[in-house]
Amino acid sequence: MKKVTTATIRNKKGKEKISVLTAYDYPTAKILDEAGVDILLVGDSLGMVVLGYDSTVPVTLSDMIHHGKAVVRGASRAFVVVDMPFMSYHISIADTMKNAAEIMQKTGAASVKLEGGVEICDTISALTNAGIPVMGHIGLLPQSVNQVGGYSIQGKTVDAANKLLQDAIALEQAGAYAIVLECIPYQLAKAITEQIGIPTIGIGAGVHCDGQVLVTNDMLGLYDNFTPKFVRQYTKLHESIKEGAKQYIEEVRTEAFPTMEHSFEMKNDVYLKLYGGK
Ligand SMILES: Nc1nc(=O)c2c([nH]1)NC[C@@H]1CN(c3ccc(C(=O)N[C@@H](CCC(=O)O)C(=O)O)cc3)CN21
Ligand SMILES: CC(C)C(=O)C(=O)O
Ligand SMILES: [Mg+2]
Repeated sequence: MKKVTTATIRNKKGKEKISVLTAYDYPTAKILDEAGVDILLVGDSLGMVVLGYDSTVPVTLSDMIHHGKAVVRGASRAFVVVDMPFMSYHISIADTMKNAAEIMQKTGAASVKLEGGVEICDTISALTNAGIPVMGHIGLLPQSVNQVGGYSIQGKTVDAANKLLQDAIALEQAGAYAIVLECIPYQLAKAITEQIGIPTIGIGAGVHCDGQVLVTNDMLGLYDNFTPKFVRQYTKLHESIKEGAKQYIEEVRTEAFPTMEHSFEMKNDVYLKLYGGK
């Protein structure tokens, strides 16, 4: 099967919607790749849905690389994007380049994603000039939760909406090949989508974006600490896992498992020599 590239992604704008899901491990990446998803995002949501932190702030560069490697091994067709974690692209451009290089070289991913608008455009230009494809991310920025004070919808005022449009335009100019729009009114997402030349990938940003992304664990019903309004649950894995585990526990207790079918039998002559007299 043909591999997804930044060109494939750019060319879908205005033609075909782009599907994006998060992945943090090999088996999930393999299943989602087989299902035909365009992009696998190794999101720093990892920290919340897999590592049990209450925000994405504690996630480190080595966490992202560790999980990024596993996802790349499971992806044969999908385009793999790795989130640059908290503070890994703010100290200096030189430091950012080193961190992005480490992600690209150690994981084999095709791209990185950075949260922010106009204020990080110099950084994004440096990365794209060095041959690293960058996905932008504006609107709700979870890495700024301590500054913003929670996860709430962005771009609600005239000024905030104008700022987000300027951010999107600046990101395109800086060389980003796509932009995630997180938690903004659908009318604003539509306006941004119409006014830039690169695809927008929405999460809580309505149907007019060029593509959609969801946290896989939310979409499969595997994370229930909170469920944002923008999530649709396609299965309830939480329940089927618990049901399977309960059955196993019960069958271990009652000796209904394992049966002979799951057991290995010794040759009869060996058995007799060993235990025949007893
Ligand atoms: N499991 C999970 N899913 C996500 O989508 C996600 C993460 N984790 N971690 C990183 C960020 C944080 N995100 C979040 C988290 C909570 C809300 C939330 O509860 N939002 C309210 C809206 C509040 C308002 O009206 O302003 C909601 O009801 O959807 C939204 C996005 C999105 N990302
Ligand atoms: C929700 C997506 C866009 C993300 O950044 C993440 O999963 O970390
Ligand atoms: Mg993220």
